[in-house]
Amino acid sequence: MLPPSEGELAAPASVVSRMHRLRNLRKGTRVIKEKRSDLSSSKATCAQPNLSNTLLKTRGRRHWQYDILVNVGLEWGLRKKGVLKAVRELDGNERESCEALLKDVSMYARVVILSVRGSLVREFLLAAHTLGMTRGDWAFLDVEIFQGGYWGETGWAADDERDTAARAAYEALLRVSLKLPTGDRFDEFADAVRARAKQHYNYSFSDGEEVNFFIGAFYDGVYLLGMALNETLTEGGDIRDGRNITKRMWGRDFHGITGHVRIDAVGDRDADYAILDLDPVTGKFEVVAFFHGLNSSYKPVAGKAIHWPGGRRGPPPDTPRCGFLWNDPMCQGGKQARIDAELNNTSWRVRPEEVLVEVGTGIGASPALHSINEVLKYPREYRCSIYLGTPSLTLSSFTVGLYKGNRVAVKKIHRKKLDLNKKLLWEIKQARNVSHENTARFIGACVDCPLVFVLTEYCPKGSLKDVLANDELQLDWNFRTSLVHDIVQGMCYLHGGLGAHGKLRSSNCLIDGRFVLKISDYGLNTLCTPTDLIKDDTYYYKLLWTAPELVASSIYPGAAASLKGDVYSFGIILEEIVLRAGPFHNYTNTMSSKEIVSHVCARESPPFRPVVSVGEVGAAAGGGGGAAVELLDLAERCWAEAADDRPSFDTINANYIKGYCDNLMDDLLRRMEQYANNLESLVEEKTEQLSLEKRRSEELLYQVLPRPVAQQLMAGEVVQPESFECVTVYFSDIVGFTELCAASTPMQVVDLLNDLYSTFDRIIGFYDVYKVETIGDAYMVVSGLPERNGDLHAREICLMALAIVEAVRGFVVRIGVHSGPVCAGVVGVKMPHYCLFGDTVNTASRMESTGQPLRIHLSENTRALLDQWGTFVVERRGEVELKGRGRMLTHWLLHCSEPEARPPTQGLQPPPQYPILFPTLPQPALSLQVPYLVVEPPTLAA
Ligand SMILES: Nc1nc2c(ncn2[C@@H]2O[C@H](COP(=O)(O)OP(=O)(O)OP(=O)(O)O)[C@@H](O)[C@H]2O)c(=O)[nH]1
Ligand SMILES: [Mg+2]
Repeated sequence: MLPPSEGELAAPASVVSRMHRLRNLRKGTRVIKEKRSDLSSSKATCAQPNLSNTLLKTRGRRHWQYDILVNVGLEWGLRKKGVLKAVRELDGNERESCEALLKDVSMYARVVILSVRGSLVREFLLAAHTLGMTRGDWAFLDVEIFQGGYWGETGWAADDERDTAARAAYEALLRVSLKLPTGDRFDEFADAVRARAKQHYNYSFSDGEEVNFFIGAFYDGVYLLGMALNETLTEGGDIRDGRNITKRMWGRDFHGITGHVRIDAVGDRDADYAILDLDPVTGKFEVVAFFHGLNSSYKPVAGKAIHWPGGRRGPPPDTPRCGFLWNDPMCQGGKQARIDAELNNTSWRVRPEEVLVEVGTGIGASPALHSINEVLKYPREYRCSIYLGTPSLTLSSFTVGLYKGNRVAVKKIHRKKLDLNKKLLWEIKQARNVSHENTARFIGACVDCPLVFVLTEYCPKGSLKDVLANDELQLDWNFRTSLVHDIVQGMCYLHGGLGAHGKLRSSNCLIDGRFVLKISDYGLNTLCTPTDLIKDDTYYYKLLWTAPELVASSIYPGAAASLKGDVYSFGIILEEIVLRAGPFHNYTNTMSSKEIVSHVCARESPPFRPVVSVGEVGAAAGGGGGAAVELLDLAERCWAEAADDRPSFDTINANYIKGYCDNLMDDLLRRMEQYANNLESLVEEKTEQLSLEKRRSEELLYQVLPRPVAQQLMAGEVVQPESFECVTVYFSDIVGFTELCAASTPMQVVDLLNDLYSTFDRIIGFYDVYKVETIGDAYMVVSGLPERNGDLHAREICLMALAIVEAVRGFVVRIGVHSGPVCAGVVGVKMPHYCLFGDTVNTASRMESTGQPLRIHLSENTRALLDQWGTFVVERRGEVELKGRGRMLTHWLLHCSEPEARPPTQGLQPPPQYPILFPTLPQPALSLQVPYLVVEPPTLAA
C-alpha cells in the first residue's frame, strides 16, 4: 500500500491496546464514532484506484468507503484485542448528545476513543471539561490519520470564547496519527507530484500544503502490483487471475516511497504511527512516541513525555478504585470513598515546567517570561527578591505568571518541608470548591518542595490597598461603597461555607479588570504557612488588622481566625477606604506597628482604635454626603472590643449596606463610568505630557536645523540638496582664542563661549539669518537660505554684524563676510546636519581670517549688493591676498546710516567683562598691526 487497508486502519487499535499494555490502560475502552453519513465521503474517493479495487474484490465488497474502514477496522481491532467495552454512534444531534454520551461512558470506561471529525472532538472535550472529566481520571484518544489538519481543523483553537476551556480540555487528549514519511526520496516524489498536479490538472499546492500520504501509498501500491504482475508474467501466469496476483502481494516487504512497506500474511499493511500530546506550555500537539507496526513496538521520543492532566505522573487506572459506580464491595462506605477520591484528586497539582513567570528586566523594560523552575531555584536567603544571574531579574512573593495560556497570580511560599497529608488535601479541596463573584479563584498549586507556590486568579488592578494608594485613580463614594458591598458579599459567602478567613486585609482584597473586588488568600492555612516565622515589621504590620482577642494566638498573621475576628478586620479596612490611608493612619507617624498592636491588646478604655477627626470625615466625605460618616459608624461597630457586639457579615449585608449596589445594572454602569473617567483624566494627562515632549523635541530640532528643513524631516520627507544663486555668509572668530585657552581653565573657556554665543544668538534672532554652526570659537551665519530673500541677505548679515560688534565690545572678534552661490543640504542620518558647500563658504572664512579685530571685513561682492540701499558706509581696504584665492578687493564696513528699528542692543545685558582673560588686549585701533599684506589702490577700484 496501499491506501490504508482494513488491517492498517485497525492498527490504531493495536496502538491503543499496546498503549494499554505499556501504560497500564487495559480495559474499559469506549469508542464514540460518527455515523457513515456524517463523514465526508469525498475524501474517501481518492481510495479508488485499481489496487483498491483488487482489494475490494478480494473482500467481496464494492464501494468500500475508507473512513468507514477507520471505524470498522478500529472497532474490529479493539474487539479482537478484547479491550473494547462499548461503541456509541452519534445520531447527528451532536450538541445535545455530547454530555449525555459522556455521562453514559463514565459508567463503563475510563478510556474514550473519539472517532469523529475535528470540530466534534472539540465539542466532546468541552463537554468532558464541563463534567470534570478532563482532570486526569479519564483519558481521551482521537485518531487523526494525517497530522496537519487535512480533514479540517483538529486543534483546540476556534477563535471563540471557549478557547481557554478547550485548551485546558485538550490536555486530556492523546492523538494517534500516521507517522509522516520523511527523507529525500519522499521529498523528491512530493515535488514531482506538485509539478504533475500543475501540469495535468492545473492544480497548485498552496504554501505549506503537504502532499497527501495517500498519493505516496498509491504509488507504493501500484509498485507492488507491478511486482506481482511481473512475477506472474515471468512465470507464465495469467494476469487476469486476481486471486493469484493478490496472494503474491501478501507477506511482502519492500522499500517504497513512503518508507518501509510491510504487507502481512493477510494483506494488511503494518504502518507506523505517531502519538501526539498537547504541550501545556506551547498549546501545540507534539509527537511524544512512535508505534512501529513491524514489531508492534512503542518508542517514546527522547526528551518528551506525555503530560497527563491533573498533575498525574502516569495514566489513570482503567477501572476506578471503587468501581465505575462507586459500588465496589471492597470500598466501604460509598460516600467516604467519594470524599477520599476527591481528596486524592490531584488535578489541582501544577508542575513547575507548566508555569512561566513574568520577570521585570529593569525599570521601564517590558517583563520577560521565564520558567518558574529557573527563577525559583535561587537561594532562599534572598527572601522576597530572588535574583537570577543579573541582579535586575527579580521575583517577589507575588508574580504574574502564564499557566495554560492564561495569566495567573503566582504566590511563592517558603517551605522547607511539606507533607501531603489529609489536612492539606482537605484544605485544597475546600479552596477548590470556593466559587463566587467576589472571591479570587484558586487555580492550583505546586507542592514539589522546596518549590511551593499557589496559582490564583489574576486581578489586573492589584489589591484594594494598591487602588486606594494610587493617586491617579479618582474614587468617588458610589464606587467606594460598591467595593464595601463586594467585600461583604465575598465574606458572607466564605463564612457560609469555608469558614473564617483570618487574613482579611486590604492587600487580600483584589480588584479585577472590571473593578469587581475579590477576596483572596482564603483557606490553605497549612500550605501557605511559611516554615520560618520572623517577627519583623511586616509581621506586626499585618497584625494591625487582627482582632485583639486573636493577637496572642497569632503565631503568624492568620494563624488564629474567627468569624467575628474577620468582622474586626473589615472594620479596619473601612477606615482605609474612608481615609484612603491607614490602617491606624493617625498613629503611624508617632508609633510603630508593634506599639499600636500592644495598645490595641491592652484592653484600654475606651479601646485603642483608629481615630478619624471630624475634619477628616468632612474632607473625606467631600461630595460624598453621608457615606463617609455611615462607613465610619459601621467600622466602629465592627471593631467593637467584645466580639459578640460585632455584627456578623450577614447582618451587615442585611442592615448596614442597604442601597449599596442595589441595582446591578446601575452599579455596573457606575463602575464603568468611574473607570472611563479615570481613563479619561489619565489619557488627558498623558496626552498633555506627550505633546509637551513633542514640542520640546521639535524645538530641539529647530535649534539644529532650519525650520522648513526640520519640518520636512519630521514629515518623513527626504531633504534634497539645493543650490542657491546668491547668499551672504558671515564668519566670526575670537582673536587669540588659542592663547586664551592655554591660559584659562576649560571651565572658564566654556563660560566665555557660552556668554559670547548667547549674546550672538540673542542678536541673530532679530535678523533673517540662519546660524549654520559654531566650531570652537568660530561662528558661522548665513542669510538667503533655505528660504530665499532676494538681495536682502547682504543687508541682513551686515546689519547683524554691526549689531554684534556693537554688543560684544568686551570681546575681540574678527568678522568676515562674502556673498555668492552655495549648495545646501542635510548630511548624516543619526545626527542630521544642515551643511553649506561651495567656494563662497571658503572665501567668507578667508575674509574673516584676513580681517582685523572688531572690524567687519567685506568682499567686493557683498559691498556691491549693499550699494542698492545707499545707507551702508564702507571703507575701501584695498587688494588683499587671500590664500588659495589670489588677490581680492575688500572693504571695511563702518556703519549704517539708516535708523535700526530692530532693537538688538537695547535690553541686552551689558557684555560680560573678562579681565583675567583679556588683560592685555588693546581696544581696536585702525593702526593695529596685522600680519596681512595690504595692497593699496589702484587696482580693481578703478
Ligand atoms: N495585580 C495583582 N496584584 C496582586 C495579586 N495578588 C497579589 N497581588 C499583589 O501582591 C501583593 C502581595 O500579595 P501576597 O503575597 O498575597 O501578600 P499579602 O497579601 O501582603 O499577605 P498574605 O496574603 O497575608 O500572605 C499584594 O499586596 C498585591 O499588591 C493579583 O492577583 N493581581
Ligand atoms: Mg495576599
